[in-house]
Formats: sequence, structure tokens, C-alpha cells
Amino acid sequence: MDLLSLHPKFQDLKEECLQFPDHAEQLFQVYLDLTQAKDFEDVHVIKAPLLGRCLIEGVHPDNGNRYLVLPTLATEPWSVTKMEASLSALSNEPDPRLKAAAASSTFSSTTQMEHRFTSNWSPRDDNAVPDDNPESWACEKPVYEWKEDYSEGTAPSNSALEAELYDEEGRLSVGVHFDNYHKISVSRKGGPDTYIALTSFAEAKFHPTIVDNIKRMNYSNPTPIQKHAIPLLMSGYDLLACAQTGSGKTAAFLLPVLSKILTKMSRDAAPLANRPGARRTKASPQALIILPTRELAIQIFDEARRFSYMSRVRPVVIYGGAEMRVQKEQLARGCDILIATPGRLVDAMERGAVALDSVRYLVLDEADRVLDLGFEETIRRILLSSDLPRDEGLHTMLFSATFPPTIQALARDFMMDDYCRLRIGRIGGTTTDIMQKVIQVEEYDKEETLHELLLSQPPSRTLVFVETKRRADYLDDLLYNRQLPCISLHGDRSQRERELALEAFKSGRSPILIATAVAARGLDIKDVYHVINYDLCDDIDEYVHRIGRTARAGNPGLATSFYNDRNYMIAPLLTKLLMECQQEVPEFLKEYISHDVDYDTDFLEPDALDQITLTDRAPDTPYSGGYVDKMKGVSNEYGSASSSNAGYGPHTPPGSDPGHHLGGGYGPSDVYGPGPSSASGSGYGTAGDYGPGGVRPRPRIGSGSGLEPGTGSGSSARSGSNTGLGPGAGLGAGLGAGSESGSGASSSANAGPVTSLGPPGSESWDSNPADKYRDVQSNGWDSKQQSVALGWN
Ligand SMILES: Nc1ncnc2c1ncn2[C@@H]1O[C@H](COP(=O)(O)OP(=O)(O)OP(=O)(O)O)[C@@H](O)[C@H]1O
Repeated sequence: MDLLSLHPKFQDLKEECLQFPDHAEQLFQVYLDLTQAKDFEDVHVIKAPLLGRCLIEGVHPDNGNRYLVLPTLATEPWSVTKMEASLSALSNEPDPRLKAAAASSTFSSTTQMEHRFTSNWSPRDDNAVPDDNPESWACEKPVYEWKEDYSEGTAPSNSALEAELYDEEGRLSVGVHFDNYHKISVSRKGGPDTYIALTSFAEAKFHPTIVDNIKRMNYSNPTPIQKHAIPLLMSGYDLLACAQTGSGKTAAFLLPVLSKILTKMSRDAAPLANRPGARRTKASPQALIILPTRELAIQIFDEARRFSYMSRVRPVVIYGGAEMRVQKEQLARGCDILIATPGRLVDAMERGAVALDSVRYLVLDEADRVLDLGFEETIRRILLSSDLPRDEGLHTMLFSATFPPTIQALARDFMMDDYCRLRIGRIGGTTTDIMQKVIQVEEYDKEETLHELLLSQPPSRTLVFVETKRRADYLDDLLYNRQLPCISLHGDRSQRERELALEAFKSGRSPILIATAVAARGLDIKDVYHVINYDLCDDIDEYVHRIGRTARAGNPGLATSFYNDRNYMIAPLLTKLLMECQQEVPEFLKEYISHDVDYDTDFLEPDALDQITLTDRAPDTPYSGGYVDKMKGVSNEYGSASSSNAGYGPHTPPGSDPGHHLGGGYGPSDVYGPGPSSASGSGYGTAGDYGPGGVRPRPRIGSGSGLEPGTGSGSSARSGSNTGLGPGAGLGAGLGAGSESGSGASSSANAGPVTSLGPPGSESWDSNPADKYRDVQSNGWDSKQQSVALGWN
């Protein structure tokens, strides 16, 4: 249908539908049917982000009933059962109209094009729609508001805020192995001749408000990184610190920074940043914390809100994707600690919303990622071309679980000469609390293996990593259509959708999260039991960060990686890591075992650092390229809406065999695009991305969600999986539609390893496993019960 040639009276309808590009034509068709037939009045499109679809609501002129219509694609294999499931799923949607509809609706009719729910919910209230409600941005979460007439020690508590900040249910509690952290070796280079590591938080001499907040957080003892980093930072040394994932690095830098700011404020009786309306000029933070992803920025903001509670320190977070206007307002109210992603920070600086001349504490969290090729130019711009002090007045701290040698070399540019390097355990090592399993799974078998793997586990929060945004969407659809409660997160989603997806995962509403590398670093989510590397990455550091989303703060966890010949790049280092962590090395990796391995790698000595040049960096930076020009506002993380994974271009592995790599080895296209792949000939065709099985992906809201016509085509050795490709493309057409039987991908080869993966004491669900998964979800997520089921403490 040519939307543009329509009568002008439908222009407004067209406009509304076009807001949902993946779905526009379908929506519009239903929309026209309804309005032309005078079937409905007051017709509008509503997004259901969790369901991943758009619906149409309207009022029947005769009976005044409201109807909710779920437009479907002509080829979509929908059934009454599926529609009822969709209806009940609406109860989790944030939009109050959809919630209300779910509560009061009954499924009433289905046709080829639409499915109708009748309901009697109250008339639409535009103000209640979260998308229009600026309160719902994560950057607007409340911080403690210090009033001018407060004095230290007598500031009143705020019980509502306190309940939100320190809610036990939402926060991770330490696991049985927490005390084992203390057995990890510690090494230091540079810095003072001697210093005394903490044995308790009391020895840190923090500001009293910080001491109170540590108690509110229930931290009884410092972790090793905290024991060593805190005294070094309190005595003013620049620090490059490396410690395992989940071992408490955030508090290791936040606590000293906050305490120092507060102590200075008390001493100087400094003007308050957060006096409402007092400062309508640029924000001039004293501390700047830079992180690579939006989700991580929000998380560190939350930690800063907790540790700064009842203090006069005001933290603010800015990140791409959220409204700049809202963030500027927050900045204008004053900001003592600014938490920012690089692109948005540059944007805010250029708009005159932030001045860096007062910054005394600079933290780069996930510093190796922040300093790698993609971000380096932006970071240099921030650090070298801005008004940021560049003398001994600036105290710099770099933290990560991984520090490739090239980043160690680069980091020197930003530190004072006497900076200290601290490592807890091996650089790039991982915790032995993670049970790491690597199983051999061919590309064509991955879907079925994943499905079986998920069903073989007790329902638990599971994070599935894939390489591309499109694959994240595809798998999300696949699992959803198999009744598994999943949601996906990647850089093509709007920021609102990203925040909602993470919230759904955290709350347990969607305990299966399918994500790209955007979720690999830093995220600290309670009770994530299982990380699955559906697409194993090439880079061992990325692997370490990914699996580090489980087994945090002494809790146990499981990581399962699907391995096949395409993953040979990571094989030697993966094997080394498995051996170091006393994990089973599977038969197919045994050829990579080397007995001549030093497991205690240390920071490089200065002369070795001197020999590193930037051109040495390529092997360490699989995400290289493609970021610099996207830094401003749009995308602060792995890719942008318009051009995903462009960074794979320069990373063709040495000696790679195009015949065994999609798209002739990491070509420039998103998801191993059609062009390069047809050139590469046999091996794994691009259709593998949409795979067998014939489950039709749900059209996605938002832009660039990967259902464009024809993108799934290309040469394929597995022609059976292409059923349905071709004409009639339209919305996401041709992605294996209707071929329920698929191409006969077999899962039997993996039955053994998959079923043997359960945690100690766990049992596979005997019947209808997906239903049980869903039961857990719909009856509310009882994390305590789940932890017991999984054999956790
Ligand atoms: N001393 C402590 N006592 C109890 N819990 C702690 C302590 N320090 C940190 N934690 C908790 O441990 C969890 C992991 O901490 P954090 O997120 O800082 O890890 P990290 O080392 O930064 O991990 P990553 O490398 O993945 O970013 C958090 O939930 C945090 O609240």
C-alpha cells in the first residue's frame, strides 16, 4: 500500500502509524478498516514494549466499549491460545491503558488481520502514558535533597527514599564464597613505599555520613580491592586497579571520592550544589565518573545515590538516548558528582551545561573499554581539550577487571608519574565461583540447544549473549513464541525500551534477557544464575566480563558457552582460563592445552610499556572502529541505530578461513550481511541468522529493529531454512514464515552436555517446562525461593 497516496483526511492516522516503522503498514491497514467502517472512534496506536508489538485501541460508537486490537501479519501463525497469552502478558506493560485492558478484557474475535479484545477500561489519559512522562527517566530518580538550613548530623531522614535505596529485595546479597576473596593474591607497583591495607571500613576514616551509609548497605567487611584501593586513594595517589568482576570495585572508588568531597565541603562550608533553584548556571562537578554504557552509568548513579544519602553531595547522571532537556535540568540544579557516558558528556560540555574546571576526582570505570580505540578520541577530547585540570590537582583512578597491555601503556598518559598499579588476582582472571561449561554446538543447532538448555535448568535469571542486535531480536522472538518469558536489550532499542527491558529482567518479569555486548560489562543484577554465550566472542576479556554477570560478591553461578570451529580465535586463551580456574577442559579444546603457561601475569614494567605502540592494539580491541563519529549523543555504546557492528571491519582474524566464517570473516555488514556472505560461498549461510524453525519474529517497535525485507536472504548451505523468503516482503516478510517444520535442525547431538549442566541439587522440570517457567514469572518472582531451588545460600 502506498501510504503517501492516500486521501488527506487519513494523514493524521498515517503520521501516527509511521511512528512505528516496523509495523506501520499493518497498523495502518487495520486502522483504516476500523475507521472507514465507522467501527470505532477515538482510535490510537499504543506501544506494548514488553510484548514487542503495537496495538490499536478504539471506542465502539454504539456501546461505548473500548476495544484493543492486536494487528497481525497475514502469515503469522496465531491461535486463540497465543492471543490469550498475549492478553495476559499485557498486564506487565508499563502503559496503564494496557494494564487496565489486560485486567478487564476478554478475547473476543480473531480474523486474518486482527485479534480483538473487548474491554471496559477507563478512557485514555495521555498524561499517564510513561513515554510522555518525563518522570520516568532513570536519570530523574530522586536523590537526597539537602536543604540550606540543614546542618551536618541533624539532616532529617527520608523514609520513602531510604526504603527505595536500601531495599534488600532489589539488591544483591553476598554469597557463601565472599570470604574466599581474601585468599586472592594482591600485587602492587608504584605509589607509596608503604601503606596499610584496611582490615575494616572503620579504619578508612570516612566522613561519618559515609560510614552510616556503608552500614545501611550492610557491608560488614571490605573486599580485597576495597582494602587496598581505599587507603591508596585516600592518600591521594593516582591508581590503576584491576580486580575480578563482582568484587566490589565500585565502592572502592565511590567511597573515597564521596568522603573526600564531603569532608572538604564540611571544612570549607562550600556552597551547596543542590540548593533548589540556587544555581542555574553550568554544573561544575568535583568528581567525574566516565563509563562506557548507559546501563552502567545508571547503575553507578544508583550506587552514588545510596552512598551519598543524607549528605549534601548531589550526584547526577547523563547518558545518551534520554532527553537532553531533562538531563540539562538536572545539571542546572547543581552537581557534585557527575556520572556520564562519553558522548553525552561531550554533548553537555558543548551545550555549555557542564564545566569541568572544578573536577578534582576523575574515575574511568571499565577503563580499558573507555580507553580503547572506539572511545579514545572522545576521551582525549574530554581529558585534554577541555577545561579539566591537568595538574596534580586532578586525582585520576582507572578501574576494570581486564587491562590489556596496550591500555596499560595508554593509561600512563592520564596519570601522575607516581601512580600506583594494583591488581587483585590475575589481570583478566575470573572468579572460580563461576562454573564454566563449554559445549560444542554447530551454528545450525544453537537454537534448539539454547531452548533445551533453558528448559533443563530450574527457572532462574539467565543472560544470553549474542553477537548482533538482529540476532538478539530474532532469539527474543523465537523464545517468546515458545512461551519463554524473555526480553532483549541492545543498542538499536530506544533508551526507554532499554530501561524497561533491564527493569523487567531485574524484577523477574522477564527472567531471560537476550543481549548484545552492551550488557557485558559492569551490570550488577541480583540472582543472575546463568550466563549463556550463544555466540562466543573472539576476545577473552569480553568473555571475562560477560560471564562476570553471574557469581558476584561470592555467589556461585554458571556460564555455558556454545563453541564451534568459528570460535577458534578464543580457543587458546579460553583453555588457559578454564585451566586456571580449575574448570573442566572439554575434549575439543584439549589440543590448546599448554603446560608452559604462567597464570600469574602482572602489570607490564615501564620499559615494556614503552615499547607498545598504538598499532599493537588491534588484537585487544575487537570493537575497534566505528565509534568515534557516533559519540555525540546518539550511541555511547556498542553500535548505533544506523550502523551496527561496523567495528568488525578491521578485525578479520589472521589466517581466517572465509569458507568457515559467515560473510567471509567479519565483514562490514550487520549480522553477516548478504553481500559478503554470498561471496564466501559455502559454510554457514546468512540464513542461519534467521535460522530454521519457521517461527516468525515479532515485529519490533522502534527503529532499525532488523526485520527489514530481504535481510535474511543470502547464500545458504541450509536451503531448507529459507522457506518463505521472497515476494510479498512488506513488514519483516520472508523470515521463514510458516515453515513450522523448519529445516530439521537437530538438537540430539547436544542432549548429553545440556542436561548435565544443572547446578548441584537441581532437577530438570519434568513436564511442560516452559509453563513452569512462566508460572514462576506470573506468580511473582520469589528470589529467595529461586536461590534455594538453585542450591544457593
Ligand atoms: N564490602 C562489601 N560487602 C558486601 N557487598 C559488597 C561489598 N562491596 C561490594 N559489594 C556488592 O558486591 C556487588 C558487586 O560489586 P561491584 O558491582 O562494585 O563489582 P565490580 O567489581 O565493579 O564488578 P564488575 O567488574 O563486573 O563491574 C555489588 O552488589 C555490591 O553492592
